[in-house]
Amino acid sequence: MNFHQALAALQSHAAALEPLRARDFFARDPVRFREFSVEIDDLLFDFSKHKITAETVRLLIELARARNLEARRAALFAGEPVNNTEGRAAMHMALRDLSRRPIQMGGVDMRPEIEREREKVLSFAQSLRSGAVKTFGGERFTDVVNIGIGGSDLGPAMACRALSPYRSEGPRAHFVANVDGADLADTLSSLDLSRTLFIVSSKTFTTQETMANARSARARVVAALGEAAVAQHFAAVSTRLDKVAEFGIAQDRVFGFWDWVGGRYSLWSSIGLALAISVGPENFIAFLQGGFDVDEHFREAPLEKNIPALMGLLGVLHRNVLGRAAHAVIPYDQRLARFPAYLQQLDMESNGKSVRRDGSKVETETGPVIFGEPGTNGQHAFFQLLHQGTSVVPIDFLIAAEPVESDERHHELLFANCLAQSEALMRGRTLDEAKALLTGEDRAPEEIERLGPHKVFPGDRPSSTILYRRLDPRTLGRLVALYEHKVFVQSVIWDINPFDQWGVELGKELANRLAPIVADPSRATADLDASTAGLIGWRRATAG
Ligand SMILES: O=P(O)(O)OC[C@H]1O[C@H](O)[C@H](O)[C@@H](O)[C@@H]1O
Repeated sequence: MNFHQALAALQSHAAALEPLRARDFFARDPVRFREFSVEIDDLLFDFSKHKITAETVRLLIELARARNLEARRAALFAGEPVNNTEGRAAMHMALRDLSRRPIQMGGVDMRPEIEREREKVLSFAQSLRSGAVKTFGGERFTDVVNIGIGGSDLGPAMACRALSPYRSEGPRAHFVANVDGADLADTLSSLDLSRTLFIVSSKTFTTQETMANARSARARVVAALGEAAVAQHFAAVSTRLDKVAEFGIAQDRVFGFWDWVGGRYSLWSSIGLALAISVGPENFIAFLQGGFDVDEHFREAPLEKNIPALMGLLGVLHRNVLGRAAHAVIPYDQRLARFPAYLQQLDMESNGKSVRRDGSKVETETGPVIFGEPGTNGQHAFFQLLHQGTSVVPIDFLIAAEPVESDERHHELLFANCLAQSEALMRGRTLDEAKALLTGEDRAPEEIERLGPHKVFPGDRPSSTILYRRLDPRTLGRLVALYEHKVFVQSVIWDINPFDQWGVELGKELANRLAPIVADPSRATADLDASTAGLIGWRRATAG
């Protein structure tokens, strides 16, 4: 069966399911939860609340086979140049491969080099935590500020927050990303520069925002502590060691990685330095272990029991068969507050594409809009649309079975809320049920008629639940890797390259062209379009 036949088969299958109600599937099938859930150790993926049958899963797997998912997965893990537009492998998995197997890339075993660099990161992190690495004034560092953006910010920022209870004696980690000077200013306002280490994180070491923030931070350190303090108060993470040297950061404070690690996949590399400093080497290794566990699962589990494959394929069902343009990720876990933002880059920068790997136009819709906020907060904000809006938004709910620290029973309320939402979305409420409810409240007949339609919930709103024992380092590693592979699976179905990001280039080019015009009021704007010229003109007339 080719791709189009497989897609057509899914379409007619979905049309046949259309009139049925998800709630009836549960009523009819007492083992539905068991049939549509998969575990990896103490992590469970429940996808029973999608309106699917065993036949849906079978057809989705046929679609995956029509795109050679298994062979493409093997090529990914074999270090082949799957990033075909840049001629590179995408081997972030090598960074968390804690086996003893050689890691072949272009005929070379990369394991020794990877382990050497990791050792360097972890030993620096440990020395900073223990106080062996000292400030210019000979004291302990109390704070680290990671200066980076995109993949050089979101991963460590998300992870440091997620694992904050594991920080113990480590310095506090802060993150500055935006070129808006307010970001650096607000972050530094509460810090003592004489006790602060800056980590300049940039794969390319050319990113405008990061370089501007790094220069400003350097100037502040020089003003406060003198030029001689720079060596002690700066470290860098990059693949471009030549450019780091130009910036003047001491060699033993520079941590490298490789061009086969994409920015949004780089948390496992030296880019994780702020995380390693924050939670310590042992927890950092546990985080890698979680990612490695998922790699083994993704490589070995049959597709119908393979969590990232199922996550990806369910997304394809919603996007390509049922026309759903958005996807929400709602962690009922406050410490995962930055996880949706992290996933926005991972998913939308990877799969927000319109051409296939060979440059021809895509045949189907590609990546959905990803958004999310922690529950329960979201319930009191945008969940109205999820329950009763005209667009159906598939959702991933994430929740721990137990809190990290004892919390006077808050977690039970949190858990109940999470399950209540997915149940309400799936079950819905019919007009008859709404009217019966109003009757039970002793409402007048005309009020029952008037309010009834407002209290109807269509139901059949699909969600998956990822339930894990607790948000520890290994679990965080598993969560990140699950989504990485989910994104990969979808890219295979859509036949796009998820490892490049040409779509961010044009804006960068234009910003570089506009910057001197913005900075110099005497520069002509006549060559610009009328809107851009008008906005610059208005600023020139208005700004002080
Ligand atoms: O790490 P850097 O080279 O500074 O790049 C930071 C970020 O900027 C780019 O524009 C890319 O879109 C991102 O994928 C990348 O993570």
